[in-house]
Amino acid sequence: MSALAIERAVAINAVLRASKVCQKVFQNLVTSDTVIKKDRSPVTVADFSSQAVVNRILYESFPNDPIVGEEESGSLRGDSGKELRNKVLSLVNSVLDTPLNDNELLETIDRGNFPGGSSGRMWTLDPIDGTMGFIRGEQFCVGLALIIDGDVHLGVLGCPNFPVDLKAPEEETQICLADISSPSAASFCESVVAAHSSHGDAAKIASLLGITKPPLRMDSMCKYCAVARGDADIYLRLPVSIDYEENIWDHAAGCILIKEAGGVVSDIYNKPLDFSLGRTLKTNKGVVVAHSKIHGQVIDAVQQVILKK
Ligand SMILES: Nc1ncnc2c1ncn2[C@@H]1O[C@H](COP(=O)(O)O)[C@@H](OP(=O)(O)O)[C@H]1O
Ligand SMILES: [Mg+2]
Ligand SMILES: [Mg+2]
Ligand SMILES: [Mg+2]
Repeated sequence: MSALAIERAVAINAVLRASKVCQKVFQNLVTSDTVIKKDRSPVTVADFSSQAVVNRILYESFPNDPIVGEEESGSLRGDSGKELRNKVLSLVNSVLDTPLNDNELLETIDRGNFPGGSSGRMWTLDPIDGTMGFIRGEQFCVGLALIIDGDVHLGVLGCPNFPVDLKAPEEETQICLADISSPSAASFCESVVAAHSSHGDAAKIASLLGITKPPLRMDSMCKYCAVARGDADIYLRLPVSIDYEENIWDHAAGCILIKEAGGVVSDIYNKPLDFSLGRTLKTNKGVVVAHSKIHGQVIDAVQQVILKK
């Protein structure tokens, strides 16, 4: 058996079940299913349920592996959290083999509180990446990655709204980046949400590179998937504020997908993303993804635009 075969199978099963929960929630999503977090970003019953399902399935196979997960159980606790908690509990128990009780649910979600770091094995989970896309009925994904001694070794992305190749919907296929030798022929993708990545800077970079195709705007790590399978050639995530630190769960699974499909992932300074420093990529700024043949030229254009400011 190849290395990490069991981890891969468990991770795929966990992400598949969590993706099913997300789809189920979306079909019946009501306003009260969403709460606003301290950083003013939204979180829904599906985010909590997805985190509980993945954390529980990981725990059943790897009880000693810590998890760096995005969500925590605060708003599901006590009387004020009862309505949300009950919804999450019934969703979670609809896909788990062994049902959880209230306390187990809260503990399971909070198994995601690991601080991260440079040694040993840990999983990182984004139970829904692109929550804003999920609420709009557009792209989102469940992202799970295994990090060992600071390096990403395995990544699984469940993208329920991402169209598959209709010719082979159920088969496992090897994906690879589109071959490209000149950036001017490229298409690039970026966040839908301009507060997550500067659309203005991206337009200037595209113009410097001679790109004429309009940007492909998409929520979540589906952008990594789009580049990895050749739907787009470049992914730009350009900082909008100097103090924002990217979260490891927003990039780990996407990053290994690109590398395994033959692409390059760096930050705007051409530094590799460093997953060994805790819950965030503290020493990186932004993200630049492209085929190795054009990545250097893209970085030059990014630096001309961003460093000039
Ligand atoms: N100021 C900011 N700059 C960059 N990313 C941000 C941001 N504020 C929030 N995010 C992250 O952007 C992610 C979504 O990325 P995208 O815009 O590519 O869909 C969010 O993930 P969640 O949706 O999991 O909270 C969140 O972690
Ligand atoms: Mg979030
Ligand atoms: Mg995210
Ligand atoms: Mg999320």
